[in-house]
Amino acid sequence: MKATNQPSGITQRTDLPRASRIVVKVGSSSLTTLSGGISEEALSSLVDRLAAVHTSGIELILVSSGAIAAGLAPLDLGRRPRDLATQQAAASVGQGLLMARYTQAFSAHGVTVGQVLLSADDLIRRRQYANAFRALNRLLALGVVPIVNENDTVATHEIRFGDNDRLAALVAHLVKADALVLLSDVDAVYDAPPNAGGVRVPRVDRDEDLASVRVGSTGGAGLGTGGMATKIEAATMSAESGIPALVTSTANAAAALAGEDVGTWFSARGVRRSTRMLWLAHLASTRGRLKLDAGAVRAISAGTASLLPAGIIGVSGSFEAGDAVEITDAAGAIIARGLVNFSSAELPQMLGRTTQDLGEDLGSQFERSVVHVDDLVLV
Ligand SMILES: Nc1ncnc2c1ncn2[C@@H]1O[C@H](COP(=O)(O)OP(=O)(O)O)[C@@H](O)[C@H]1O
Ligand SMILES: N[C@@H](CCC(=O)OP(=O)(O)O)C(=O)O
Repeated sequence: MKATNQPSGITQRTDLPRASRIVVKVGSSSLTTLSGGISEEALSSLVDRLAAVHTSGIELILVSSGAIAAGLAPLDLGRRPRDLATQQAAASVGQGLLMARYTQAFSAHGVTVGQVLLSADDLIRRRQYANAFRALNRLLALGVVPIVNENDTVATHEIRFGDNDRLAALVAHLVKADALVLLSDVDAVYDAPPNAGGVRVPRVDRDEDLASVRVGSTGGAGLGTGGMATKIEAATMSAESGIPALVTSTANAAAALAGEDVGTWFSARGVRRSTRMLWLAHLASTRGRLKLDAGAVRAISAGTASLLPAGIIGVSGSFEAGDAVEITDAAGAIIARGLVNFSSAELPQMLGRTTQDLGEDLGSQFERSVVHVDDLVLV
């Protein structure tokens, strides 16, 4: 087995065959059909390709969707349920079926797989993500292909990825993968939805390369959840934290992993951030907004100062201490996201007041900052 966790200099798609560790994500639309559940043919042909990659010495983590879609047929559900409880039930039935098929298909190639079900919390909180990291690393060291999905059966609306594209980007970040490959039923990002006759975007080096892209709804039978929007978001999130990403179709998996010119390549840019900061910047659902005066905008924009009550000129939304909020300038443009130390009920009385004044009022329990610099990410 190759040494891992060394930056392997994967900068172009042609470098992919010499990656040490990659995360491949496959979507529901590539694995399942509405009427028949899991497509045996689609799953085995994907596994044939992935097993070959694994056998060539590349450490592979598969993030596979499809639990909910696979549970529809056995439960006689005609379409993807909208309510959380039925989605949870479908996932519970489908996840077992999905893993049974993967276990069988990989074992035909002599490859052992292991199921890893993650919730958002597992990737955000330091102690938990250290735990997830250890388990994934051990599986890889034992030569196992971990197959990851969201723990849909116990996930709640509040703390849920909902789509595996961004989950896969966080997993790639967590395991320090050399590249992230997002597979679905469309061969690349197009500048307009494929049914509207778009042109393939071959490469994204900066945000402007996506400026003309128009994203439509999910294609096919509507089995997928995220559509192209979450793939672009996940690939961008990954690239911005230093891990290149490739968006292509399952049919192109072999060509993509061989480094051929397929799909849309998101080149790596930016430096590695903590998984928690990545979550805060791209994933956390915000509960409210804090509006700042010009002085406070200047202070936090340097990236070294916490947000103090004196610079806040408006509070909106309903949130508790610890929730994520958006932080805007006086004109309402979003400049940052952060975890707030006070609830929306407590904050209005504090606005514009100095920390000294508040400290006298609130005594020793007074937490000086409304958002601590370590809980703040500029966007
Ligand atoms: N600009 C675009 N470029 C490419 N695909 C797009 C675009 N806009 C919408 N799509 C649709 O996104 C779909 C892929 O998303 P989705 O069905 O959620 O996949 P998965 O289930 O594999 O995650 C494609 O079927 C495609 O029709
Ligand atoms: N965790 C869900 C997958 C949700 C999801 O991201 O679906 P998709 O857009 O098909 O990748 C499931 O297994 O059904």
